[in-house]
Amino acid sequence: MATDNDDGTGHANGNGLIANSNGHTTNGDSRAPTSSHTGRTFKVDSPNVVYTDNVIKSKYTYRTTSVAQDSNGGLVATPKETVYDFKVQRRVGRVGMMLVGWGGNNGTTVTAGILANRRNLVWDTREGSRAANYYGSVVMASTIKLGTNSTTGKDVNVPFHNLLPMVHPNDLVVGGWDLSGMDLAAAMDRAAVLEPTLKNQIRKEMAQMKPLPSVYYPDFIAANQEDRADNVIPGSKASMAHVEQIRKDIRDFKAEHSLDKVVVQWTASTERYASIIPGVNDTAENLLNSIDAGHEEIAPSTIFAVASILENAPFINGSPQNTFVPGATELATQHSAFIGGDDFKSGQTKMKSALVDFLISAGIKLTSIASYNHLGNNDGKNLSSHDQFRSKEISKSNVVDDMVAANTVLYQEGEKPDHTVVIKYMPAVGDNKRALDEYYAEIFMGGHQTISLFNVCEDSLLAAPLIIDLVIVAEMMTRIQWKAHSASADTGSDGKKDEGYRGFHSVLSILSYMLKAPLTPPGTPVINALAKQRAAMTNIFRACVGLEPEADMGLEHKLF
Ligand SMILES: NC(=O)c1ccc[n+]([C@@H]2O[C@H](COP(=O)([O-])OP(=O)(O)OC[C@H]3O[C@@H](n4cnc5c(N)ncnc54)[C@H](O)[C@@H]3O)[C@@H](O)[C@H]2O)c1
Ligand SMILES: O=P([O-])([O-])O[C@@H]1[C@@H](O)[C@H](O)[C@@H](O)[C@H](O)[C@@H]1O
Repeated sequence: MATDNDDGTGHANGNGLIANSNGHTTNGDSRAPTSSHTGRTFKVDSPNVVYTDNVIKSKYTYRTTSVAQDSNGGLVATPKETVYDFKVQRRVGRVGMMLVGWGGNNGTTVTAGILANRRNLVWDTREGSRAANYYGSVVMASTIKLGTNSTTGKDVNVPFHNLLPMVHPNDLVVGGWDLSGMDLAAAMDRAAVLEPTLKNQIRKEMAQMKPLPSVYYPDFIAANQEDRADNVIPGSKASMAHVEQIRKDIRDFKAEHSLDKVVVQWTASTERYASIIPGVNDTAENLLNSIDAGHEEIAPSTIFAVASILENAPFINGSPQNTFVPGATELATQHSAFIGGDDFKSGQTKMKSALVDFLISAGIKLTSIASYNHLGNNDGKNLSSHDQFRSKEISKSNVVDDMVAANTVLYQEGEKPDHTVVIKYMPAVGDNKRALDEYYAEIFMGGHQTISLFNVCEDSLLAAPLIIDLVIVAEMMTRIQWKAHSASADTGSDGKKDEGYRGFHSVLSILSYMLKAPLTPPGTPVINALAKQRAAMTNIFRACVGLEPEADMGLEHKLF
């Protein structure tokens, strides 16, 4: 059990837990949340929204346009309305975040960042003092337009985090696994991401965090990672033992700290793609049988996904490999468990998904994208191996497909810009990735436009806030249910015995904004345009409190 340090702050116990400032593990119904939510909050005044102590219930009319072809080949657009009932459980509870790859650059950085924010730390740097923040987190550091001021007509914006009752990252209990048994203070030093003046303030807590042993199948990551693997679960691959061990780890973590739920994220090394083989990993049953048989094409990340699904812990894949083989997706659906992925969208690709959207929707014909980057961290070292690079090349290359396909004026069927992705490992630059991009486009009357970008960023300081956003949104989704509106719907009840509500589809495509290669329910479209991804996330949350999507029409400023 976590106990107070001599400096009066909480610290991690042997399982790598972070205690809050009063020495207890994080908030729950028996203790007030340790973190206050910043900025303005709001309440919706509408006959379609009911707040009770336990739930927020809303009736929402979803308006779309159905398009069909008439007998002359013309298109006919018909407005459609579907009415839904949403129910949000207001109690956040005690939330754990378990990271696979916890001892890596991202894992140590996000853990240190949560500690520093919880203690409101300030530290000296060459450029002056710096204070803990959650910059780069769309949930914690961005706002949404709530509406317009009833008297001035000006936009009123509120923190994204206040849109619904979301967990505060300061209250997360963090733990996880790593092939490397190094404690998190030493691993933080190995990562070489954070300033010594910050590291020294959290070193004691970090030193008491030790990753749990993990699943190691050497064939799936670069051979150059072998020297890290000194913290491995024993036993052969041929059994469910590894799945059962990870399931036990999740249960133990949850029970030891009285958690209401745990979200598991893969921020471990990029794996090679697994072959999709009928009879092996194409169905849930075949996948479980193949794991039991120790089939060589079962990846450690899929072992973690299966274990999380069976423990009903949302599992998010922050790396590009195809963890979610069809059998894993089917298993998640069978168990109504949440999964999401793939590959954190931290810098070069995030920029690309915004820039490509801007260029193509501006009618500029992008004809070539060259994306190069080099970096010197362990991720770069692992990616210097071809099979692991190939996984990353795929996730970084598909990000433009939906935007190109949507513009049939510029592009013929199947026509795409040239697109190349290059990643090189240059140890000297460490985590400070250098990304060089060139966008080449055709413009009016045979002209050309060339956009060159040089983007230096610290990879892990961009990825860590995404890990936080993913856990906050995934946890939020465990407390949102929906059903088709029925006139007899009892919107006044306290939400304890409502019939007919169910969760969103197991594949959380709402997470797309944070991910390069968004996983979507089988057969549904993949949206990569960054603005659309953000709008989908914010507007779904708005609907949960009965608010219309933000249309930016501004008619109140045009029609008067
Ligand atoms: N900006 C970013 O940093 C960024 C962006 C997108 C995706 N990613 C992906 O996130 C992952 C982590 O990035 P990083 O910079 O922290 O890399 P890292 O190499 O520093 O950390 C990965 C950690 O995973 C551990 N590991 C490897 N296989 C494991 C297993 N089977 N079980 C448990 N631990 C295992 C390693 O020991 C290492 O400590 C990589 O796959 C990377 O491609 C990172
Ligand atoms: O998110 P992003 O900046 O496009 O992509 C990044 C790559 O450019 C980088 O080489 C890799 O190490 C990171 O894991 C990340 O995937």
